[in-house]
Amino acid sequence: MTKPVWIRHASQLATLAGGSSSPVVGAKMNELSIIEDGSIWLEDGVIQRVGTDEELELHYRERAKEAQIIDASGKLVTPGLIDPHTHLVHAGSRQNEFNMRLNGATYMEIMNNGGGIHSTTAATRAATHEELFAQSKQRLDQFLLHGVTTVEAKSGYGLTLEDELKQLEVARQLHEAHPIDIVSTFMGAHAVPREYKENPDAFVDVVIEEMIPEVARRKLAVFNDVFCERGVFTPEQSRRILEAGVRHGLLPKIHADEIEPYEGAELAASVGAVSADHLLRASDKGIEQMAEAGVIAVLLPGTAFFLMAESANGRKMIDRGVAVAISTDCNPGSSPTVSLPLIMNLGCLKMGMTPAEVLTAATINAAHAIRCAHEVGSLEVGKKADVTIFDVPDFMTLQYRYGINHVNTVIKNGTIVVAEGRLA
Ligand SMILES: N=CN[C@@H](CCC(=O)O)C(=O)O
Ligand SMILES: [Zn+2]
Repeated sequence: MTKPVWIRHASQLATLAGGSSSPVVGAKMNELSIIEDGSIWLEDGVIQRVGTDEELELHYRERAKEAQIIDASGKLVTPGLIDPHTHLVHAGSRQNEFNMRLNGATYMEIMNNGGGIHSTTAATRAATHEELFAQSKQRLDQFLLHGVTTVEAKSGYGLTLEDELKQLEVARQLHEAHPIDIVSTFMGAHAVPREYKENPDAFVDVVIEEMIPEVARRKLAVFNDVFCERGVFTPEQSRRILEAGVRHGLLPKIHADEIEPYEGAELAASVGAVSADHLLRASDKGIEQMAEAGVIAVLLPGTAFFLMAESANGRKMIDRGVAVAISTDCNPGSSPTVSLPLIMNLGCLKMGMTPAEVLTAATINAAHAIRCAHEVGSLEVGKKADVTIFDVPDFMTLQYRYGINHVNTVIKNGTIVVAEGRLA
């Protein structure tokens, strides 16, 4: 039995309370429900009580000796961060393509010439379970060191039934073996594999008729995602794939309007997607339809930064009533990072979001984007005891002192997994 953990005297305890039943929109994204001189008691893997230190002192004085006490004076305490869009499980690395892009090649040119997603697919197909597990686990450890306690992970570098299952099985094994919780997404429609280059519709049929049913039957994923982009999957193909997923119980997500405007946001609204992700080139009409349909925008400013493109307009989306979440998009091509705090910095600097909005986007709204808000994303009684403690006095300083890993302590399911910035 792990001891209870009592975090005391937080200079700010940002609870994000009150947003569990539906995603947080509009001005409410600025409300963090902060408790000053905050205190929280974690026991049996669950949050037992949250309040001022004075309140908890009254309640737990007698039991103080049993607990591991963390003095959070001068520190910011938040829910464990949640990354709702990653390509965590993959093999290999693409620094050569980064260099090509710096010399003028575009992301799509590299992909169309057999690189990009195709090169990671080749590496992932060639990797054993054990190799994929080991490489992905290293990334998970780094996520934890950056304060992240839940991660969504997509397949999509297998592009055959067998190799897609391999990625999803590794994600499941990592979920069981690692402190971070993983929520899996099937993304067989990440690229048209080279062997189907002349007949992409035949590959769409394989995704619909063979892959989706098997992934669903083996309960290897919660979501079904598609890269809807000119030269990858058309809106019509994407719709077929997403609707097929729904018929098998997989909830739709979509990579939309990343490189070119392609009515991806509109498609997301029309199929009732849980989220539409990227949206760098989303139309005003699409944004409006997403707000009406309650589709969450998962914004990935690190990808725009790394591709040297203009970021999505997070400010406009929030002002028009879209619920916004934020993510690293961790992948070897367009965003090889695990630093969700840096991505939050970019949310402020490149998407016009406030420090409070990016914290909402990386906690409770991120939880909604992966349908986990009933158990994580805020510090409320009964939720999982997932907590991150930053070595800054307040949420504004977390954004102001940018590009630094301020994580001091991470607690996952009530257990201290990072202490003094190192894996415990
Ligand atoms: N855009 C599509 N997929 C990934 C990138 C994948 C890759 O380049 O390997 C993304 O979300 O950015
Ligand atoms: Zn992605």
